[in-house]
Amino acid sequence: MTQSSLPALPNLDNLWQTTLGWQPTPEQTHLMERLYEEILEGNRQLNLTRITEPKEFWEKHLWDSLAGVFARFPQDCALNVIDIGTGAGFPGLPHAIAHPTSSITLLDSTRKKIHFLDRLIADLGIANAIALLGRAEQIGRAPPHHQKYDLALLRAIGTASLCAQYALPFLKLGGTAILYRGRWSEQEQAELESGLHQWGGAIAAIEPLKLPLTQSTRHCIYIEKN
Ligand SMILES: C[S@@+](CC[C@H](N)C(=O)[O-])C[C@H]1O[C@@H](n2cnc3c(N)ncnc32)[C@H](O)[C@@H]1O
Repeated sequence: MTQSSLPALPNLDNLWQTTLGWQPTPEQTHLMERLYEEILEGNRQLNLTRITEPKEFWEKHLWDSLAGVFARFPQDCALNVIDIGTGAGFPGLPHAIAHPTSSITLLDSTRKKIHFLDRLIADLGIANAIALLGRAEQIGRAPPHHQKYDLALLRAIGTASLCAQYALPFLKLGGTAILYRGRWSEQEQAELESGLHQWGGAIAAIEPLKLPLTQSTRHCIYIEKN
């Protein structure tokens, strides 16, 4: 398949504005289109994502990645951000595009995904993102990364308690981890809260979100390092 025969992302710029109060620049819109194309291309060799239909990609990869951060952090803030278990670059890459003043580290333990991300970042010229190979439980203790980040993003890498244990060593005091969850139950919350104190964190907020096209429910769990 050539690039020109790939499906195109829908133009939903007005939905960015009405749901997140954000208007991407033409360059940012173009970068998100390129990101979509490169992931479709990469998917032909690597098992990167099952979300490939244009509207679903827009909603579940682009919008979902950005909504939880836009709710709490202004777009012009300069944050040091780590995306733990980034896979094909989510939620971190949409952040790198939408927040050019922040620095984003995309961490994953799978070598072929990191190779893919290295190429993708270079092809798209995303200067504020780097890909890093390693396991969260080791990299989080290493001096270049221990307590160095303002924000940690974790989507689809395990239970909420595991995510918190991965994230907290990376955060500076007062830093925030955002756990992207689907449904959220009292039982998950109780499990998370039972360990958080000893890991040095506390739940700062739990925000339900509705995806704008399918109206599916998501939750963002904000954990503050204390
Ligand atoms: C289901 S994918 C989710 C990818 C992406 N966050 C998303 O939401 O589309 C989980 C990713 O986490 C990575 N992973 C799992 N355990 C990890 C660990 N301990 N440290 C770093 N990466 C890990 C896997 O290699 C995989 O790419």
